[in-house]
Amino acid sequence: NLNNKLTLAVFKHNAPFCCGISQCRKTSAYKQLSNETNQCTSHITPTHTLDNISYLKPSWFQMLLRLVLQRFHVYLLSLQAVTALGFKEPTPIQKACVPVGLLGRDLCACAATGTGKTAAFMLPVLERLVYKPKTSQVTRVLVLVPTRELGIQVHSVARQLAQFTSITTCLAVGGLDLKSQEAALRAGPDVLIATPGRLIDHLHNTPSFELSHIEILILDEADRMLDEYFEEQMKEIIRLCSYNRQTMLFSATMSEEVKDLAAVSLKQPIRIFVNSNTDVAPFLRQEFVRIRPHREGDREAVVAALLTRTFQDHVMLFTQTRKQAHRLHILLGLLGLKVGELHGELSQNQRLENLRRFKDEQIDILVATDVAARGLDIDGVKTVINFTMPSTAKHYVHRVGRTARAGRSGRSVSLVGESERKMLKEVVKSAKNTVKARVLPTEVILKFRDLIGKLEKDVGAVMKMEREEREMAASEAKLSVAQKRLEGSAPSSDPQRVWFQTQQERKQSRVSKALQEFDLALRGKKKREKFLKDGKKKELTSEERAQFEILKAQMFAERAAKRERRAKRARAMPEDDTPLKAANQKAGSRGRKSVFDEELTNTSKKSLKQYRAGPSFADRKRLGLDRKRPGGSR
Ligand SMILES: Nc1ncnc2c1ncn2[C@@H]1O[C@H](COP(=O)(O)OP(=O)(O)OP(=O)(O)O)[C@@H](O)[C@H]1O
Repeated sequence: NLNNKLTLAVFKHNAPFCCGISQCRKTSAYKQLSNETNQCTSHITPTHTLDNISYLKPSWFQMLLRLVLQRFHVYLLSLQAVTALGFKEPTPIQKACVPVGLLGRDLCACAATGTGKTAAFMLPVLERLVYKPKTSQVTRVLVLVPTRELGIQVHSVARQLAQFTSITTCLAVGGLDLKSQEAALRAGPDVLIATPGRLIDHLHNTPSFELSHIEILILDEADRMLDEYFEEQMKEIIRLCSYNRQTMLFSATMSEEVKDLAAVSLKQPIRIFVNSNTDVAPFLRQEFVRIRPHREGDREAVVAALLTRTFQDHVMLFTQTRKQAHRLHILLGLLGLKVGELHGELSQNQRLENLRRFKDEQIDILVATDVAARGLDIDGVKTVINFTMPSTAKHYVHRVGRTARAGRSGRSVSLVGESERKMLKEVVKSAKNTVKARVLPTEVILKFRDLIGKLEKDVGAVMKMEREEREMAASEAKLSVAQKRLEGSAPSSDPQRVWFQTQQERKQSRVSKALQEFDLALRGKKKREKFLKDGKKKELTSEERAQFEILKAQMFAERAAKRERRAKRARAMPEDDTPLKAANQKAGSRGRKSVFDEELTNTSKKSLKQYRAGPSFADRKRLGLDRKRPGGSR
């Protein structure tokens, strides 16, 4: 009963064998299909996309359809879900990744923000699970994500895509109830979506839960998952995963760590780079507002002006620190705007509630730290504002990627001071469209500066009230525990949870990282003393607050740069450039390779001759030696 459009979609999303249809020269697609081998594993490359299917003659089409329905009827389940989600055409990353994922190949994929990477890994995963039902109650797919909110979102997408199948999913992220997660994990869900910390907690504390049956491991936001923040935890997780797994890495930005991992631990991975590392979403309009020297204190006024006059709803405002996010939340609220906040200082319930209110359009502005910068797919975000430039170009790409998603347009406005011009230059350099400057009239900024000055007292009062409330809640909690103990109704104390590092090691690694960061950013004793003194001051000026934001970003950037400079690990195989890049490389640019690389990797006849025993032809000529080898026949 399928109409033509629908059947076409079956192939577009699901046919793993289409790679052989028009481009495979070794065996014709007809042979493959009639032999029912139907998977052209030896020829699949990123360029064999599902586009080919559009050019099929009707007879081919009919035959393929029959085969799909006979042997791959399960595909219809995904198709139903995809149709229910309103996806008409697969996005380029989905076209490229679905067939490769279906074949069980390792994958390293990079595509701009908001281009549908979640479905690109979920669709093949679900298909494979349905096609090969499990024999025992074990978890077979693990998706790792860096933030709790992203975990919840990926889990929801997975559930939607699996809605017509019997595949079970489970979410194990921090901040949510441990006990119910333990119960769900014991049931052996097919797909587990987790954040690293909570996953390790379960691995060590939930009896009978293990990763030895994991068939597919997916790292969403792979570069973040493999950066130093998660380094130890990822090592532990990968150690506990089954060796014979398929691994897929996805992100809008890739890093050396990802490339290292791809080179060393993936098995013949296919690299699919739909976009380059620093590409922003295609329909994003990028703007910046210049903050003049010694005018850093105007940032709040500029933001207030932008939000009250120009960008009034569906706005995400990013700050570097939780403190600044919270302050702006209070300030903008006092200015009469409908605003919410999202950062690590809040409880998980508060985080989720604020996110829900923003999604449901109950609030117009969400002030957030980088915890909301990656992966979050919030429908209809029109504008992203950066209070200060983020620490690295990658952070910028992810932050501005919260708008202009799924083919829609959007705008980003970044406030750029003197010390952030370098970052702006980087953004301009990699931008495909012009980055525009936005100018605000001075009188408007002055007006808002005055207004904020007048509100300063109220901001202080709100903060004081919050502090008191927190203290009261904490003492009430203590009191109630003590009371329960006295009555004998309180549980004696929860059994100690085990972690793969001791408490001491964990604390030490955190402290040493923080100190290193601090040292890097504050070279020089004087600067350090001033910083410490300022930090202790309760009342900072707006200028000092802005400087602190920038300093925080610089601390991170310097640390990232230091890591980049660190000697790289030996790789299992030389890392090629992407095929396209390699093909485009001009002969001249090869000269940039070090002599060492050149000698080791050049396998041309000429270069091999050079290393044969005896002097080269050129040397022989120079030394006036006979061309014939001694003992050679005349
Ligand atoms: N084939 C499709 N057709 C239409 N919309 C799609 C399609 N695939 C995904 N989408 C929609 O595009 C949006 C972005 O998808 P998704 O969150 O997977 O992007 P992403 O590439 O993972 O982004 P990020 O890099 O920010 O994590 C979602 O709202 C999703 O529903």
